[in-house]
Amino acid sequence: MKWEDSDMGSAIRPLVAGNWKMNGMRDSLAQIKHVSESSALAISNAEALICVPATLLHSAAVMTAGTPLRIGAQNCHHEEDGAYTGDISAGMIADSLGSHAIVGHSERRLVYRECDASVRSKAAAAHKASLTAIICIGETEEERIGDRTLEVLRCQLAGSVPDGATAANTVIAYEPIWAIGTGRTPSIADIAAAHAFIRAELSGRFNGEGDRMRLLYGGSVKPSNAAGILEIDHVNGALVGGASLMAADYLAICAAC
Ligand SMILES: O=C[C@H](O)COP(=O)(O)O
Repeated sequence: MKWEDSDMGSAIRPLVAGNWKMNGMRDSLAQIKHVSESSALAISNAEALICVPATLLHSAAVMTAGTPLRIGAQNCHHEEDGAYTGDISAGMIADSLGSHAIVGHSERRLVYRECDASVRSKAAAAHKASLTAIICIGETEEERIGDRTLEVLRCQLAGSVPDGATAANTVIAYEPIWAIGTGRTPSIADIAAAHAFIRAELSGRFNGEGDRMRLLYGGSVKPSNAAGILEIDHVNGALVGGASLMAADYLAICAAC
């Protein structure tokens, strides 16, 4: 089955979102071009997205216009404009032809002390600018060991997802923090339990929209484990860090959908 972009139907079209983090110079645009023109992408059932550094956003979006690859940003400010040195607004991302903005990534939560309220206002700003917000949640290793994973996820969902969230404008990415960049992943059963819990929370709050919201798994996804993760119930794609930096690996993960 091949999905059209607009087809959310009964099945949820998977999304493979690459997050380049603070990696990529102008010469990396050649890699974006290669991915966007790949026949592997053309026949994949996944919607493909790469969230590049802000410096590459417009060039990458122009270069990939009309291809199956979408280009997104990794953060946005909650205000539309103002005296916020170094920040970019959701409107600026849309103006640069970006389609998505990641908000609340654990690196922003931990390094820049972003709280749920801040993430929620960033997601609302993304929605206002007609972007899709990819809202990240996930527990630390300490919280997991303390059997607090579901409690943490419940709090982050309640605090970070704005009331205007719909299946079209919001994606939730579950990323256990201890699995990011470590090569370690939760068991299939643990991913399944977390995603089933997230789905139930979203369905309880947003009804049908929550039933259809995409839930991505993130944390050490690579070609060798992608197929097993992507077939878990309520896993509707992946948020991929390190492996998205290599075109062949990213395309292999898309092909696993
Ligand atoms: O945004 C992506 C995640 O932080 C996962 O990164 P990773 O695939 O390098 O573990």
